[in-house]
Amino acid sequence: MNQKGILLVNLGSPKSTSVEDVKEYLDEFLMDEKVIDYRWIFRALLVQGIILKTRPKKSAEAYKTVWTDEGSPLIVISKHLQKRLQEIVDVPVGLGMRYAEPSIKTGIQELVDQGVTEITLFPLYPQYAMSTTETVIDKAEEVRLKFFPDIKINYVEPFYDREIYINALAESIREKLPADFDLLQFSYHGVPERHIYKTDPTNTCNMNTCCQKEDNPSHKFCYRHQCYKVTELVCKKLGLPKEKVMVTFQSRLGKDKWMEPYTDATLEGLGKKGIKKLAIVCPAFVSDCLETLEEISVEGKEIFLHGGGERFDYIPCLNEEQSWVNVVKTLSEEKLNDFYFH
Ligand SMILES: C=CC1=C(C)c2cc3[nH]c(cc4nc(cc5[nH]c(cc1n2)c(C)c5CCC(=O)O)C(CCC(=O)O)=C4C)c(C)c3C=C
Ligand SMILES: [Fe+2]
Ligand SMILES: [Fe+2]
Repeated sequence: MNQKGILLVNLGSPKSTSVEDVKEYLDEFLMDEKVIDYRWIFRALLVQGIILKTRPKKSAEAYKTVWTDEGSPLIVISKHLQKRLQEIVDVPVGLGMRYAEPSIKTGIQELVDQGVTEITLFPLYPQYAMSTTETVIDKAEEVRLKFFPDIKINYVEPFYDREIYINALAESIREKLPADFDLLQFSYHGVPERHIYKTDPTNTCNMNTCCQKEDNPSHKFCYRHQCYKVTELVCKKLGLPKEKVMVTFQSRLGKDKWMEPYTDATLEGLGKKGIKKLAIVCPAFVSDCLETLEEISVEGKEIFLHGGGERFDYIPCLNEEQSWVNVVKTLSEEKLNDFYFH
């Protein structure tokens, strides 16, 4: 008899806020060929020769400002989600991170130790990206082949346009959105434009209005489209007019051209354009983390207020809200049932 299980997978955080641990984490993360997609030698020159010389110290300082007694917010929240899901499903639920610990191997082992032979792996990213969804699947397949050749894994697909997810996100925003806001900014994690072209099997996305068009064959692999789609569906649900909404992209790294408009540059200029009361939400992340708690809630707020803004409301990620736990349950169970049809 096959025993099923669910493995939640998130990005991962350093073990601690020490510069050495942050360096080890950034090394694993940025040496991933689906994150910095240069030939090995150029990637190593850039990451190990340049980025790792200075960034670990700066990032360690940033991590210190968000770290909790229980550890990194991203890991703590993911563990809470695992626990909340375990309370409402009747198969074992494990947790793994793409980088650092608990690793995907640790997560699979945790399930195998409970007798699991068929795993539904849930990448905790609403939108598809080479640097997130794809690298999680690659890693899980590598680990499976090497250490667990007898188990089966299937994958929950990106869920950016699923009604249950949109409902949960829209409801969560509705509850926290102040009545008198001037603008609701949707800030998504950016990626280099090159990644979008590279993962478009149809070669039809030109990074212009095509991403916002209703139909384009590239949409299934277009991270940019999927970000705009989430925004469009949430705004429709909330009845928000276009003039009160804006999409931007945050957290860029290096000298490549990343998707625009940039969150920081936009925040700088909003005050002068008459936006005094800003609400901001980050739907590329399902768990609050360094990029939302520090880059947006602290740095982003400072930039906005310095540019003439007056009130800044950060709307938290779905984290461990019950509606979100229910979404994870529903999407996981669809895939668990899929095993019957193979
Ligand atoms: C939500 C989706 C994410 C995409 C897409 C993504 C792409 C991407 N990220 C980097 C570089 C860094 N990201 C860092 C942190 C970070 N990134 C995501 C998510 C996505 N990244 C999360 C959830 C986090 C937070 C992790 C945490 O511990 O809280 C960092 C590390 C922090 C820092 O030094 O700023 C880097 C570096 C690239 C290059 C990239 C696409 C190519
Ligand atoms: Fe596109
Ligand atoms: Fe990132």
